[in-house]
Amino acid sequence: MRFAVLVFPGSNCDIDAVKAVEDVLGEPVDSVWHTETDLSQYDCVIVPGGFSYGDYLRSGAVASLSPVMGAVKEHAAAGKLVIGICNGFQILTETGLLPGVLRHNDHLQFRCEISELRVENTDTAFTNDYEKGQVIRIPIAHGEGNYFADQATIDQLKANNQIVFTYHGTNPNGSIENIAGICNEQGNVLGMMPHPERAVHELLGSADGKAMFTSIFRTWGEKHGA
Ligand SMILES: NC(=O)CC[C@H](N)C(=O)O
Repeated sequence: MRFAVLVFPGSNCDIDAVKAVEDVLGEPVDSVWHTETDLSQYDCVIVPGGFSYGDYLRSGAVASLSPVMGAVKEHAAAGKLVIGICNGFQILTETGLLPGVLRHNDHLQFRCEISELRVENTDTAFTNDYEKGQVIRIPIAHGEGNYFADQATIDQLKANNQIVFTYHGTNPNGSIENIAGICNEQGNVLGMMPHPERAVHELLGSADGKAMFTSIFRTWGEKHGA
C-alpha cells in the first residue's frame, strides 16, 4: 500500500505523518509537494496539519487552490482514501470534499492538549479497528477547530452516519454537536481536528492513534487481497 503525505508552504505535521506510517505500518510513503498534479500511484493521501500559507484569509483557504488539490479530488472521486488532519481537515472543507467549515475556537485561544474522543462510527475504512463508543486520547493543537454546518447539513451527516469522532467530556473549541471528525457520504474521505499521527507511541502520551493506521491498511488489504 502506497501513501502520499502532501506538503504545502507552512505544513508542519507532514514529517510526523510520514513517521507514523513508517512506524505503525512500515509501508512506502512519499512526501509530495503541493505543485504535483498526479497522485495516481497512491492508495491513500494524507493532508497533514500545519499553517499552510500562514492561515491567511482563512485556514486552508489558499491551500485549497493548490495544483495538487485537483489530483486529490480525482483520487477521492475514484474511491481511494483521503485523510485530512487538522489543517488538512480545514483544506478539505475549503476544497468542498467535506461539508461544513472550521471557524475560530469559540474562546479565541489556541488549544494544545490531549483531548478525549468518542469513536461514533467504526464502519469506515479509518476506524474499523476501534470499538464503537470507545473513548480514545488524541492530541489537539489548533486555533480554528470549531466545526460548523447548517442544520440541514447536520441532519444529513447524522442520517448518513458521517460523524466519525466527537469530543468526549470537554468540547475544546465550541464545535457544533461536539464534532471532532467527519467523513464524506461515500466514506472514503475523512477529516478530523485531532492528530492521530501524534499518538502512535506510549512515549508520546498515547498510542490510541495507531488503530487508525491499522484500520486503513486492513481495509485496503481486504479490498486488494493483500
Ligand atoms: N495543527 C494544525 O494543523 C493547526 C491548524 C490551524 N492552522 C489552526 O490553528 O487552526
